[in-house]
Amino acid sequence: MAARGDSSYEEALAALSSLITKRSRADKSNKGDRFELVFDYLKLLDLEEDMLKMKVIHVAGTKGKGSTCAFTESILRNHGFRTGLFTSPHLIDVRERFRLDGVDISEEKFLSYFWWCYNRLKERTNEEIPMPTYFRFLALLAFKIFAAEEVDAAILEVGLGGKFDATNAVQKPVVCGVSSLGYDHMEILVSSSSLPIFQLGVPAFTVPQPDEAMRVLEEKASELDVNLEVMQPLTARLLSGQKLGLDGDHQYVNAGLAVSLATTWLQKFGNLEVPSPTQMSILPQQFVRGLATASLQGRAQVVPDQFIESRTSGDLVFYLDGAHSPESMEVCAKWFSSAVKGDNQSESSKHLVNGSAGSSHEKWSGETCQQILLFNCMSVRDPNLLLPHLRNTCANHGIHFKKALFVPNMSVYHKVGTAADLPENDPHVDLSWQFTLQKVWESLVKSDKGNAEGEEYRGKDGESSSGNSEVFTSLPMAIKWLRDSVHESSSSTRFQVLVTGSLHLVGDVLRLIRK
Ligand SMILES: Nc1ncnc2c1ncn2[C@@H]1O[C@H](COP(=O)(O)OP(=O)(O)OP(=O)(O)O)[C@@H](O)[C@H]1O
Ligand SMILES: [Mg+2]
Ligand SMILES: [Mg+2]
Repeated sequence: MAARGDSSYEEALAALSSLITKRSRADKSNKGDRFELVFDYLKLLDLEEDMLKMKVIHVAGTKGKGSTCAFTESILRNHGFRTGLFTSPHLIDVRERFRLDGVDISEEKFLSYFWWCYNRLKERTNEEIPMPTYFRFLALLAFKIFAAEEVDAAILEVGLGGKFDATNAVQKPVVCGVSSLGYDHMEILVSSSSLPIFQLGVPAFTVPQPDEAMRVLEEKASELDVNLEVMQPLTARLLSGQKLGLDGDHQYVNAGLAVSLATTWLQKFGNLEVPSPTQMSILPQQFVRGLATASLQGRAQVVPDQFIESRTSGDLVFYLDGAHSPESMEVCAKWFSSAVKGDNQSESSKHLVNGSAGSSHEKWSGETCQQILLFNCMSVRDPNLLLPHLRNTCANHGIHFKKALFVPNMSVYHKVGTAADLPENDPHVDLSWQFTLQKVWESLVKSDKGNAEGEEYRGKDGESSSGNSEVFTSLPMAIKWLRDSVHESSSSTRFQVLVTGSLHLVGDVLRLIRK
């Protein structure tokens, strides 16, 4: 490998960030956007041969790509194979996107591969072949890392999607997966950006899809002679009682897809007999272990505030999920509802002196737990879809938010930060979007009040609308408000905060609440 630049991690991130701003300039001439350039870059990086040898599992879709990849990686690793995993986006540190044997790449390795690629491209690019865009650079870096580290299997999540996604530089993956197709941020079902790039003769698996989506998939598959199979969600029985490493009912869908992807890979390269998933009554032990230990930050993650000074830990608990589409809002709401109920039940049993779980549970879940929503989403999303989905699904499961907090995101899209960076606080921040979100929320509260038979909201009529929601100028202010509220509340109140709407928001919250 080339000599390592004597640069700090921050310098590498600054160089990486420069590719983000480059992108908009390149867009104007459109030169930097041609897909064929990816092959030029591979040549410049001497990666052509390595790419042909790489044993890739390629995963596209609208929802559940990252989770499917994480399960697949974990299964193969638990069979003793060396793995490389490339996912997006990252929450806190860009190194999360590159895992080797299940662990984020070390800073040292990251730096050495980063500068190797970056400097080489800087030297060899020109007017005709400009520096790659940010997303392409990350994919190229993943190829370099996985080739140099000689992983047995490379599991790649499609990033931007569509034909022009840099991961399509892999021309002959071993197998291709299509996770749930849903509405993208333009609220289009089956947008070209979530479709997989089927490759001639490469087997593909998908999950049960809405009719329209399945029709498009089957059409695409038959055009390319691709054998497309639909995998049913895993069942608890197949897992022989173990829980999946990622929480939420929808993960059984992703795990089912992961089992078929891993099986196909293992049947080809594993030198072992692996039965087809449909023939198994219980999954082999390595599969179960892989599925039970898979992890991915910011998806159905529960983190108690680690900075709060309080009587008992667990007075302020964050439930984080980066859902940002209508369907994922719904699965997120279901997960949150059952997670808080489960947590309150197990907490209440801890507080029991002599049995009688029923009455104690009532006390905890009814009076002393408050659910609060902490929300932001990008302005391309439609809050009139997201917020009602979230609120109604929770309400149907008996969870009613006491208050909703709306905040701007802190991390900025044009700068790649580190865990050590606290995102910037902009005093001139424009909050008009957050007020729009608040208005949507308030109108939901109002229409509920109109419909409610009284019981639920009786006695609150005098409250000003701001009692149900609040806009904060920054995330730290919102977190401070939550901590203060815990201190001011009666000693047995637990605050359970659902953080959702944006993975960036989830990442920002994690930076502020974890030591
Ligand atoms: N099968 C599914 N069906 C519906 N929603 C899902 C499914 N799997 C995951 N989700 C939701 O989508 C969120 C993101 O999950 P994941 O990271 O696995 O998907 P992704 O396709 O990689 O998303 P992104 O577009 O953010 O890269 C989860 O937090 C969850 O709320
Ligand atoms: Mg997406
Ligand atoms: Mg993802």
